Amino acid sequence: MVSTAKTAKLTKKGKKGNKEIKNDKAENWQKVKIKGHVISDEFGGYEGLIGLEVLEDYDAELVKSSKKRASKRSDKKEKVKSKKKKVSKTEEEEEASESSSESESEDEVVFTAKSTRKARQAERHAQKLEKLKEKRQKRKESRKLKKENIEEEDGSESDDNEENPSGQYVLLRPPQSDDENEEAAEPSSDEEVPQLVPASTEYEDELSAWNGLGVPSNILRALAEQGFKAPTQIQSMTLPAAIHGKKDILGAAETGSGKTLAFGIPMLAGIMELKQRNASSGIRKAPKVKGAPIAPPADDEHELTPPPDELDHVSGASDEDSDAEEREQRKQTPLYGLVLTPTRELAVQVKNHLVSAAKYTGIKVAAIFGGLSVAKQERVLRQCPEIVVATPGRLWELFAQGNQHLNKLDDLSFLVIDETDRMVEKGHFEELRSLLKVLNADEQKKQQRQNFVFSATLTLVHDLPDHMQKRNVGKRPKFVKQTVDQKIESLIEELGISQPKIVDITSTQQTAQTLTESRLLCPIDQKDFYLYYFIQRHPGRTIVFCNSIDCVRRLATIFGLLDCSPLPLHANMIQKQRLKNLERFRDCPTGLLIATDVAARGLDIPNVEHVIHYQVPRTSENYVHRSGRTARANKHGITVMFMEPGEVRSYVKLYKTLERTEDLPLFPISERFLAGVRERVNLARDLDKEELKLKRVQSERGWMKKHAEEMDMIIDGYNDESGSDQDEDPFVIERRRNRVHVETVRAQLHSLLAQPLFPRGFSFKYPNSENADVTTSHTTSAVDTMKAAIEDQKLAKKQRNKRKKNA
Ligand SMILES: Nc1ncnc2c1ncn2[C@@H]1O[C@H](COP(=O)(O)OP(=O)(O)OP(=O)(O)O)[C@@H](O)[C@H]1O
Repeated sequence: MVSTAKTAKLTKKGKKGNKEIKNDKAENWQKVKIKGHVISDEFGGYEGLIGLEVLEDYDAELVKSSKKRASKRSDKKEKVKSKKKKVSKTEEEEEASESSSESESEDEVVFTAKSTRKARQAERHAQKLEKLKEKRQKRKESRKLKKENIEEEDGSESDDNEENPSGQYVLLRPPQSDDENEEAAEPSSDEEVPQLVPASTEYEDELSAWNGLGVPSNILRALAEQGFKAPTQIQSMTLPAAIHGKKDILGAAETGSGKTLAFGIPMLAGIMELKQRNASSGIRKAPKVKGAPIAPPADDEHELTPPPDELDHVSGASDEDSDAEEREQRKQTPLYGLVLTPTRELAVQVKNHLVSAAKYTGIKVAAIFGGLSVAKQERVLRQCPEIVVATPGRLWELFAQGNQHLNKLDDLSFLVIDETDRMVEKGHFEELRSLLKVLNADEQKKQQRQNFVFSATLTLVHDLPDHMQKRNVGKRPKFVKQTVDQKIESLIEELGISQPKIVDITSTQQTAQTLTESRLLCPIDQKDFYLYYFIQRHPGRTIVFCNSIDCVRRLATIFGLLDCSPLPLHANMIQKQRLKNLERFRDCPTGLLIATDVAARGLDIPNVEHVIHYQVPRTSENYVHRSGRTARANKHGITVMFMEPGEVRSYVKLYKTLERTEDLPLFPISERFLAGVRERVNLARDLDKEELKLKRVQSERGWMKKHAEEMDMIIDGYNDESGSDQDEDPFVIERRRNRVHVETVRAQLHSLLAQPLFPRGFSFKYPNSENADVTTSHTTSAVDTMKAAIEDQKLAKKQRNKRKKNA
């Protein structure tokens, strides 16, 4: 076997430890428990081969037995012995083998807890590889030349294993000289991950729309699984420049248009390429991506990198070795990509999106954000993810603490700043500036990094919002509205990016084409009525945006009492609860999320039908992003902006910034049913007030009682609740009265809520309609109702104009 003649060293990282394996001897393959033949290393080093063999020829017994490993230890020893006989080992080799099996026994104890999971992972992998094998057969012809080499080198061993005929895999790495192999003796664990060419043709036809964009087939496969048959416009306009051209990208496209993958795919493709290059060159640091573009690999030349942890338990190294080696390898494992997001929820979402796209690449992605334990996130970073998605605050904190993996930040190959316009806003994200200083400290490194800057409102310029203008008096320099070009120029300068490809496909109206926009005029104290009316009349997943945390809290209480199961989301909540509420909202088709602008940007919750601006947003960007939580990915959705007279000024400003020429149409409400709505909401408000009063009295009493006890005093009504002689005490009487009142109101509300608000066959006339017969709605869809109302309005306008003409 030609492959065994070479003397490359191989480092294989595993749960049992990392062990350097000199794979010029047949017994080394036994140590890693492979049962098949060893295929040619003509196109690569052994570090590639071992992974292939381990995955492909995984001893099925090993997989199964890992669950019951402890009880089958003796069987395995027998197996090892019989193998030893077969290959006629020298005494020295036998010793090595025994010590290997001893260390394995010890390791078995250590890894029993993880064995079940490992076994499942390995089984899944084995199944996947079986499928791949079948597909690969179809492509045999095209790889004939390579296969012949492999077969020649594998010789007689290939006959031993009919299940795994040789030549089914082609290693991607170019041929190496022995010297090169020596150089690459200790590649980092990630670089040595096996690299297969997936021979899948399954998705090729249905994914033809992606052709020519340079998307590696491993990524395409994951996209196909998610049903992404064609790129979105922003993706098709940015991918070639980013993947083939290695250009920095400055992208602006409407909300929900797929910007995450517009930067995610090039980053993953670039990392795959770098890992591939690293593996063949033995370079362990992230080489730079810019400069002379590298021709994209041919479609069938993409690696399929299995997650390294699935290979863990095949290594035969001792734990001591592994610890030291692992530490060393961690130092060497590059941090290739960093994605910065303005909110924690968005960091989690982007991470999940990237993980799905990276499913067949073996690239690890982690999210780092505030609100969760630092220790836990340090543990995550110890795994050396190749991509970190983070909020600037926590990232800076960990970096400043000297985190080993984050210390590689200055060597970054890809930087993404999502929702960039928000991230660079003055007064926000000081940490981002600090991070940029680190990232851009070295001019050469800065030039070589590929940058992605994305937002739906990147090219939107506006005046200073009202609330800021009040603060903008005195010594501060006067705020000057930028032009679009100035805004882009300042972004480029601020972020240190060079000659980016600018792709701006935002429409003049800034919001999604599939979005229906509307407004609702009402007095401030009636907003709750209209909100309740809307939720009841148009059930569906709804997000209500407020300008303050207090407002979110108040609405959450009232709508909780009205049995609407609201889910609050704001910055003063504990992070776990924030994520939990978001999860619940995702799971409930009629969910009601009441949030501040913390949920305005980027969140991709499927099938949000309605967005309500309970208050007019403070900036036009906020309006665009809030509204963008619905009507995503070509789906339809509606926004309703609630306006009280005091908010008209802000509305006009917003409307001017968004260059609208027509007023937003009014959302139709049937006043007929508002009386019932009012009754319920007023009862809920009453109940809220009474409950608050009761709580206040109770906490006041608790405070008094505590102090009375401390001072050894007896105060009427505060020391003993149960005593009959206290009954006449005014405090007790008031408390009792409050309780009774609360219970009465609660019962009243309960009985009202049990009745339907809208009778069956409900219909109504649009309030502004000139034609009484035109608008009757039988549907509960808010979008349809609004569209009918718009048509009605147009018709009414026509009729008015006609009457004027005739007059
Ligand atoms: N090529 C595609 N085909 C179909 N759906 C896609 C495609 N690319 C992305 N999507 C889906 O479109 C939705 C919106 O994508 P994404 O969250 O990236 O939008 P966005 O432009 O970043 O929005 P926002 O500006 O609100 O952050 C997601 O559910 C995503 O999975």
